Amino acid sequence: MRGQRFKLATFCASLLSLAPSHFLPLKFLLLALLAASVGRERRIMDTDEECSIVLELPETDPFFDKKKKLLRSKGFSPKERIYLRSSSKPGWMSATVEVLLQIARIIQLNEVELYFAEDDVCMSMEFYSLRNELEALNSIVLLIDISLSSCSDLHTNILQGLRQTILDLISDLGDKNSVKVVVEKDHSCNQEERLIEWGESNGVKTELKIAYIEGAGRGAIARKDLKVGDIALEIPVSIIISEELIQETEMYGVLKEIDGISSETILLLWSMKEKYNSDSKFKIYFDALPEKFNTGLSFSIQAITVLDGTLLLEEIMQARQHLHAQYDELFPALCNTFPDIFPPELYTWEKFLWACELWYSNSMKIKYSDGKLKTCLIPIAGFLNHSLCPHVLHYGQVDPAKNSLKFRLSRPCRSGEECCLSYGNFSSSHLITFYGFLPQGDNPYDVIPLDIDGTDVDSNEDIPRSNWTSHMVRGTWLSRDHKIFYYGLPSPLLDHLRRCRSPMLRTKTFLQESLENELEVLENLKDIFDEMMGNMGEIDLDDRENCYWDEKLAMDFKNTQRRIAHSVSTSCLAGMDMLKNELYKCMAEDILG
Ligand SMILES: C[S@@+](CC[C@H](N)C(=O)[O-])C[C@H]1O[C@@H](n2cnc3c(N)ncnc32)[C@H](O)[C@@H]1O
Repeated sequence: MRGQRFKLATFCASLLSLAPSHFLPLKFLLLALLAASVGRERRIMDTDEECSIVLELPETDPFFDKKKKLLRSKGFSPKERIYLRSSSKPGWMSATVEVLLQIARIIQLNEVELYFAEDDVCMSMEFYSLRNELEALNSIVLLIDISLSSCSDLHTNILQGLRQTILDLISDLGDKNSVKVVVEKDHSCNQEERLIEWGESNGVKTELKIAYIEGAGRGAIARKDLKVGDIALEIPVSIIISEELIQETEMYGVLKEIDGISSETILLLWSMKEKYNSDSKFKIYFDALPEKFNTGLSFSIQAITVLDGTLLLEEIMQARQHLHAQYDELFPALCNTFPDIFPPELYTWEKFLWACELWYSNSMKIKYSDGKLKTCLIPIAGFLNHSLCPHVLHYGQVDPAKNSLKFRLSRPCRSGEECCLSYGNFSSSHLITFYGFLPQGDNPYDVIPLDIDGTDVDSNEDIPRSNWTSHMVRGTWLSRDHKIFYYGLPSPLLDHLRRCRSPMLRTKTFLQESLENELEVLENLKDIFDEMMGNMGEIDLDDRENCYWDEKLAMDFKNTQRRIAHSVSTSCLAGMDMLKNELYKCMAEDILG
């Protein structure tokens, strides 16, 4: 089962981590990989006719070995120099872009994407996720920009042409995948506008305005067309709510004496009181916060009952128990001992839960100029909603030159379009528990973790080991390879199950023993998912419209889980049919001699 994380969640702490790049001066050849499209022009030239871009998988990457293996399977090494040379041959640009992208995609894979990527080894065209595609394209733009800043005039045109091609790809990706949102015009945004005015008077720069978005509360809308690299929002550190702000307070003096108390908990307790402080510097911010956060943490018993048979039920129950235990440790003791600092009426369980939901759904982890990572509340930035195809990928690092946090666009945002972030690569269960919504579109991180022993068994030396210690599935509609031995299911899982059943068997062959082993693996997997669907029961979606928000969300979640389980079961069944056919052929050959 998946490990539960109940520390204050990051709203999104993704920090820019791009492969180190070097612009290498000229004089080199076209990479052999490009030779096919640009002609066999592998002459060594001592002229200024070529320039190159280096894509490198950093050795510090936590998945270095796995990514290196994947790169090698596609004919690349962890450090690849791609030579760029203007050519009149048609197709040189698209061939160059394809090679750059193949490598950049692998470098930018995250753990879940990598787990599911292994079954696509033989595919030449890859697409791992919208996030990955945007990261990969943006990392190439960054490398080109570095090259442009130091290249000779001769290469400016080539690099600019390449840059434009990549920007066009980013734009197309956004156009194809952005979700149409409906702005609710009848809501007044006076409070939000006051907050923006206050922010601007304190140094905030914004190209966004706030509006109500159907199904998502407030959201930030672009005031004008914004392009890749533009700063949609800039927040000075002086208006960010973080640990430092409260260190001089009386409350801090009391709380820091409590053994093991985290700075996040101290901040949370401070925010419970500050919300009611009419002299607070952040009064306008607190006034603009919702009175109620509808996250999984405040699901009713009815909604929790709907979740029966899913892991989310357990996740929510455990999270609530954890918070209750934390509350009981501190209250009423603090109110009794320091009633002036902790007035009992401000420190009720309901108000504590409100503050937990605020911090879970609105805080961001920010890296300050001194390298410290701090959980913060960021006025105005807290209006930005989450998307699977976000406009802003990286926003977690303070710019030391300006002492501000910049929300730079990784894809264009047109005037009137909602500008979104990525809160992180979260499953639906995490998004429901801590944020209270299900994103629109196919969430590639929506996995069902499997409670199987992940440790590798001793097996035939020749059989490749995948080295994954935990396993999962996701909707098999997201996979492209449904052929025999793949079935749209993750290869690390299949390999593990094959080895568990028959450690010494040479797998993925058309020999009878291997096919029989394969059939048993799929039968077992199908049984697990059929049982899972049975445990979840049927959902009557006709009732949905008359239900409360939490019951609707619970039903929608269960529906997505059933869809995933159903897709796995169906893929197993299709695989079993393929295997039975092959077994018949095997047996017929045996009989016919
Ligand atoms: C940081 S706040 C964003 C602003 C928020 N919409 C508001 O009105 O204050 C995060 C919350 O916004 C909502 N939200 C964010 N992204 C969403 C999405 N894609 N769909 C629906 N709700 C979303 C969820 O309620 C989430 O807990």
